[in-house]
Amino acid sequence: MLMGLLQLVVETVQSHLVLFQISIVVVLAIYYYVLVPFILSPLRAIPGPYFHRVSYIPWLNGQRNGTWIQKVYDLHQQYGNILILSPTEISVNGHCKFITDIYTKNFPKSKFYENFRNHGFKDNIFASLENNRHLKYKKLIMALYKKSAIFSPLNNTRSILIDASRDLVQAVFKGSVEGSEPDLWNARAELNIHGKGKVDPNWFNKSGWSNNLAIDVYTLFGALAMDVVTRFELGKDSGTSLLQFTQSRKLIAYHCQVSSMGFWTTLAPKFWNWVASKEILKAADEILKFQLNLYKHAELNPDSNGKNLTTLGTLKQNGITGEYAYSFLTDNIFAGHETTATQLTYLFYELSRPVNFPLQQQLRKELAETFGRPSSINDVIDDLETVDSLPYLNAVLDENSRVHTSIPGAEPRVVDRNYIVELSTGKLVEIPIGTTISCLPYAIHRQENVFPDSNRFIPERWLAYPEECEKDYQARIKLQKKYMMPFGKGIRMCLGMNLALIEMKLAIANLYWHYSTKIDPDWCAITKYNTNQASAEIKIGRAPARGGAHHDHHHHHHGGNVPNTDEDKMIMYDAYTSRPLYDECWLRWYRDDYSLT
Ligand code: HEM
Repeated sequence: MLMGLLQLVVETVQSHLVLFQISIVVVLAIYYYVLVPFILSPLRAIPGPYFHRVSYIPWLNGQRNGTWIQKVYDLHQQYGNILILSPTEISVNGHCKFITDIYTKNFPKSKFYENFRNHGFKDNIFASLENNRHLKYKKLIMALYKKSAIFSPLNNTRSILIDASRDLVQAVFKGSVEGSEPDLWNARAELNIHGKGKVDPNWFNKSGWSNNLAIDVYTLFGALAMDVVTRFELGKDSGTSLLQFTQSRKLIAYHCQVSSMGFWTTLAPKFWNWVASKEILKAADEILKFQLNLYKHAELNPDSNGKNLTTLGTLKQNGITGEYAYSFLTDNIFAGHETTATQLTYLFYELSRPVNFPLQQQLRKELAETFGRPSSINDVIDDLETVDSLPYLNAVLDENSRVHTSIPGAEPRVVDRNYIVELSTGKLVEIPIGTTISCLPYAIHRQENVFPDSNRFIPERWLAYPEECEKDYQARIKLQKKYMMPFGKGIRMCLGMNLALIEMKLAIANLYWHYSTKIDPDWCAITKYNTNQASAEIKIGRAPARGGAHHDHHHHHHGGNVPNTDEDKMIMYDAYTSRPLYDECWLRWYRDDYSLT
């Protein structure tokens, strides 16, 4: 009987094979494209576009082509605080309680971070996913990065920072003010496929100046950050001296090349080697050689950081040695130099825009009033405590980290406990364990009811308004800080924050104490505004399409339609870690204020 039935089924299927196959496809299609998204998925009530529910393609593609942050930001405006990104991922923004829930209460990191492992996929503090493993790592090294340790007169970090500031002032003097060592190598853009030198090899100093030449500050600040972080991690004499030896800044250009692979590194590592160009493979190889040389030198010349050990010393003392230690160091070098360079580049760029000259003057005034005038080019500001607490400098820094945050992209975590969100309709939805969830710093920093005119660079929003009483001011700042996550939030927040902050403040203080800055008119057309400052915002994304030119970030060719204003050039690249879209920013430096008129 049963056999008979089975036989009947087999015969029927055989005689209607095509029909049968079609039915299977239709049933599966109905299941995946109708039943799951509308009835079965626990995320079915989360607002968002249909395709996000049924496919990972919009999510992957948006990140690959550098449009995802803007897209997610726009979709939040349309759909509200809670948004579906992919069949297993949601994005939450619009209220600071999400930062508390996800980051302060420590949902574990998603697999995205696993690919930040180094040296044969060895784990490190940034890449570790599980909370308990991470905590173990953090306990080993966190004391080295505390503000009290960074500022301690018993450690070498102070002198590392002051030496680097001196080198920075000198590098600008020689490269720009005096013009004795022009930044020709960067001008040729040998290693920067997006650089102006690629299309126009003779662009540099077309106006024929002999002083106040342009310098690519993105590389300059990359060099500063590399010198500081390597000396901090390995010991004073085992770090780099890129600021002193301009030709060695090639290393920064190699890092930029590899950075352009961010999408493949984090989301599609299996394809990395296949996608990477010959140049990028060479860059990765050069970086690895550089790192191993650096670590070898440090191993042969063990050093302390004064009262504390170095990071390398501390790791070794705790049994994390060889490649296991190098994975931590490489991660910190990576985490610490590009982010810092991006912050400083945008800060100096913003203050160099004609529309912001008054802000630059205000900052220079604060510095002159606090420290007097430099007696010579060798004079440096070395009072860390005073620099740390300058009100206007801090306002500029905070505003820059809000608008031009180095990590504007989602910081994905995984729901590991009962978590309920409330939609704008009032409906409560339980998010299943295992769902990926994140805030988008780019959006949090643009919360319009907390930061009015949120796209604009307005340092004054961090100071008391003329009519504002102290109590209102304090309350407002407290709220604004709740909506800031330039260094992340919670226990996975940036380990190097205190180092990065004082390093940036010293660089800003010393440079604007000595110099004023302007955008180089040979590099781009400089946008000027009269009264309509509202249009002075810098976008995130890809280069604006001009006349049908092809502008995929990774492959675009600079044809006749090259974007040419400073605002085009300084678009923030839309990715987890941002940077200037063309990997360069050319500023001219002056020892007086006359340029700012
Ligand atoms: C302006 C400079 C910097 C910015 C804006 C920055 C930003 C960040 C952010 C946003 C995170 C959290 C990322 C996430 O959760 O997805 C982070 C984590 C981290 N950063 Fe930074 N960073 C900077 C400089 C540095 C420096 C100088 C170092 C090292 C010396 C460093 C080391 C780390 C490490 C180790 C983590 C992971 C911490 C953990 O998982 O416990 N960063 N940083």
